[in-house]
Amino acid sequence: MDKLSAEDRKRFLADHPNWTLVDGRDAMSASFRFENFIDAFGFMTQIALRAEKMDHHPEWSNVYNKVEITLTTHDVDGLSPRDTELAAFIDKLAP
Ligand SMILES: C[C@H](O)[C@H](O)[C@H]1CNC2=NC(N)=NC(=O)C2=N1
Repeated sequence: MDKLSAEDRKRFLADHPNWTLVDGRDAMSASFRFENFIDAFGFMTQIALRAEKMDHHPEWSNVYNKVEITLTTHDVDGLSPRDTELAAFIDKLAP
């Protein structure tokens, strides 16, 4: 697994405005807001199943209707193509 190339990360971020780079580490994060907790948790459940299949897991938190997600790849200590793959999947589920 390689780190994401400078070109690929630039393109991904331009095409996926939900995601922004995190200060101080090579990671990206996004915040999603739902009508209620059940919708937020359903979103998380779909992501959890996909993450487990990919063996690639998000850092995340949930407070009622809000879900905050940070993606990075521990194995490369930074962003990799797995992060953009999972982020693109997450965006398709997003409200
Ligand atoms: C042992 C296991 O395969 C690894 O720790 C996997 C699990 N999930 C992971 N998730 C993320 N985000 N990065 C990893 O490098 C990673 N590695």
